[in-house]
Amino acid sequence: MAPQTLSTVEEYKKLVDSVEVFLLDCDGVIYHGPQVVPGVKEVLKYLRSIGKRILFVTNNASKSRRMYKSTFDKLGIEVSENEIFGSAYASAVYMSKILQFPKDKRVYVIGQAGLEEELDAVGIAHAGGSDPEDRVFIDQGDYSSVVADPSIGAVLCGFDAYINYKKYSKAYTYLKDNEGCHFLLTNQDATFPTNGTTYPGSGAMSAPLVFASKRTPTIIGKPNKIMMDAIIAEHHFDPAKALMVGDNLSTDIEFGLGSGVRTLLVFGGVTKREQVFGDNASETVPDFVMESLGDLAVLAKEK
Ligand SMILES: O=C(O)[C@H](O)[C@H](O)COP(=O)(O)O
Ligand SMILES: [Mg+2]
Repeated sequence: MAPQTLSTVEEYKKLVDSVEVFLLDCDGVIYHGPQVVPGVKEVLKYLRSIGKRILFVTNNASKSRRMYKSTFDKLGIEVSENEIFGSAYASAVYMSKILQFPKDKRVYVIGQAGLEEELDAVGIAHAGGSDPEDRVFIDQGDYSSVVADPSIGAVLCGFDAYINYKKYSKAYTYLKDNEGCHFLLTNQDATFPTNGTTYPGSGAMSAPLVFASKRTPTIIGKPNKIMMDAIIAEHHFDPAKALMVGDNLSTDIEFGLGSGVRTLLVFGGVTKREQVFGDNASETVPDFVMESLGDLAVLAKEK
């Protein structure tokens, strides 16, 4: 079954009128790295002007909601912190409310300051992360800094541009033969879209740990229902009246399809046209496709 391709003002208007809550992916939909997608600012302003609710739902765990708010502000995009729902925040909420992670334990973080900030906000103690002690080389002859630590009750892996062998060795040591140590991923995106191309994403960073530990991690971010359940629990809306807009079939579109939320795939990010149309099309089929979210800006002119 093929998705409906939206290309006319009438088709845009019919869809927008049927949606109350817009769940918007960020990387590849709102912006490509430092560049805001053309037309998107106008679309966001228009949707708000006609009373639509907007939530920004990103798997990128490198930033906290506060940091995202600052990024959006710098890009000239109006947003309030509680409209941002990133996988760093979702992971902190999951550890705090679902796992009820013990206060006398710490989580070993492979990730950056944004993830640590969200853990701090829910009172979860952490190790690793941005600690300079872990951003160093270790020689195969010297594992003296890699030892078992009973205070570590979980390993949480997210986007970490400082990823290295010492971090992998410490996380592996905590996970090895220790089912009591939770293994969590903020998300498992294979790639990250920016500058008109893609680069290794969080999933590419956690893969070596999954391979070495032979453990099956719990994944918090899109497409997993853990994240949608957390969003609905916080923002209270009917999934049938929401629309998930994303650039990635395997995260954004599967996220919506798995939760009864209709889906709109836009191009220019991770997923290419040939993955949706043609002989080798994916089995994951969005409800709608269009070139770019910015194309809805024409509705603002119709107003
Ligand atoms: O590598 C990652 O973490 C993700 O690919 C990336 O950040 C995706 O972000 P999103 O498209 O969900 O905003
Ligand atoms: Mg994306």
